[in-house]
Amino acid sequence: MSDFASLGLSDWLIQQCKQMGISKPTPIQENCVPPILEGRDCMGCAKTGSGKTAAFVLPVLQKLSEDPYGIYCLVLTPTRELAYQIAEQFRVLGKPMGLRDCIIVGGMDMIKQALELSKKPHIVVATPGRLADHIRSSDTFSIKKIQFLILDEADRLLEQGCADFTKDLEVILGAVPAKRQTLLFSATLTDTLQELKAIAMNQPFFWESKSEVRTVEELDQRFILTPEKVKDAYLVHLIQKFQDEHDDWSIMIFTSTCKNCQILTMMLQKFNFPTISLHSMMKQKQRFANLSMFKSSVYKILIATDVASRGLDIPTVQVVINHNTPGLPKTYIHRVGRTARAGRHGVSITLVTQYDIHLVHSIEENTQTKLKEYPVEEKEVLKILTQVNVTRRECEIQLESTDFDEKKEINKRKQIILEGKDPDMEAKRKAELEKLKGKKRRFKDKIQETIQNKQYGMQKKKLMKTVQGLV
Ligand SMILES: Nc1ncnc2c1ncn2[C@@H]1O[C@H](COP(=O)(O)OP(=O)(O)OP(=O)(O)O)[C@@H](O)[C@H]1O
Repeated sequence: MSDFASLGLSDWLIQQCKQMGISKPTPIQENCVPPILEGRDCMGCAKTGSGKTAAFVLPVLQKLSEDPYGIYCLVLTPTRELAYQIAEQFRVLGKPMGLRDCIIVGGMDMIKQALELSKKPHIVVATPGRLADHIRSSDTFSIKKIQFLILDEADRLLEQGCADFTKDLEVILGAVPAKRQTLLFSATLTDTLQELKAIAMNQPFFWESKSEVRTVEELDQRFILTPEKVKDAYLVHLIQKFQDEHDDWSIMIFTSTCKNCQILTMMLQKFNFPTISLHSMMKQKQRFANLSMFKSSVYKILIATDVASRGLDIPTVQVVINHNTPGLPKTYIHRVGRTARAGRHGVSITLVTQYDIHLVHSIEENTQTKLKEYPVEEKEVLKILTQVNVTRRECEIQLESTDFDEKKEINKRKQIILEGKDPDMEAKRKAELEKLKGKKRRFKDKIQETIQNKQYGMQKKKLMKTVQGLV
């Protein structure tokens, strides 16, 4: 394995790495830093926790220190928390050169951000939505001269999921220069390779870690088969066990919806577990505060939706529990990748109902790993089942008495407004669509009924003829 000096990095950067406890490059750094320094576009795909961030931060800082100006580099990333984490790496490694960065994410003061952008920071780290808003609404800054465009978690940025970034990306790509270096990184690049190649036009250098297995060796991957109604009892039992058996422990729990995230948090708090949550229905300041309290071990359990499944680097996390089996292997890879990072050991436990077994098979096939059953004393789980389910019901009732669902509705309306549509018109359009669908369904049912009646009529006639023939 080579050292950082042989990759072409300056002494001051190598010293800075040492201060962070980084002395030898990881394979992705070893393979991607030199071509980036040569000026090539780069697509890097390596397992979770393998140092992809430094693989782009280091060469950018090297080049920036040779010819510093602002705005030199734009980094796009799918979540706000990740933007802060990336900016922090730039800030720490770039301290000796007086690096100035700026973070542009939703949920924070837009005017403050516009002011910071106008001061020409060296590095801008942004989520696509908010940056596109700035580009649309302001001419006090320009990204026309950037040298580097970086898409971290690049496949997620191009995915058309619930948070669809494609329109915002179009705006951003229209504002950056064609002559630039484009760097794309993720642990799961290969699924969207063709789309990504179109963004990195400059015959990109592509590097992928060789291993067939897509999760890290140090991760012990387990599952528990459970009926839906017993899931929460298993969860409480698992946490109790970890708390009893370990002095220093930290768990991330993933669930599919904001509401369930909230209910589970309330429920675990009622059992006196030091629990906190992170989901998109929380105010941004609360999201940051909760994450920071979890990182500093004030709270030992973080319950989150997939807003926290990518990129977050919290070395203390020893266990990841999937309260629901992820529908996509990719989501599974990122979720369980929150533990066993940078050579550490970790455990992941996925709660699987009888309806999710096919999902486990597809995860196993995709990751080339077999999940092993996690041994649990079922008697112990059954002992707490009623108490857990009663507590959950109490929390559900408590949440219903708050304005949680109402807030969700308001958030939906806000989103529609941000998309430039009228929420009332949208609601009307949806209702009309439903009506039309209902009409179509009734029409289909009627046809079906007529066909059946006809068939029945023909059968009846045939039967009568046979009977008459017999008489
Ligand atoms: N060369 C290195 N030696 C030791 N530790 C390193 C090295 N490079 C990075 N690290 C550390 O490894 C951890 C994981 O790095 P990073 O967050 O960049 O992973 P990643 O590959 O981006 O993971 P993910 O796919 O989950 O986003 C960080 O704490 C980082 O400081």
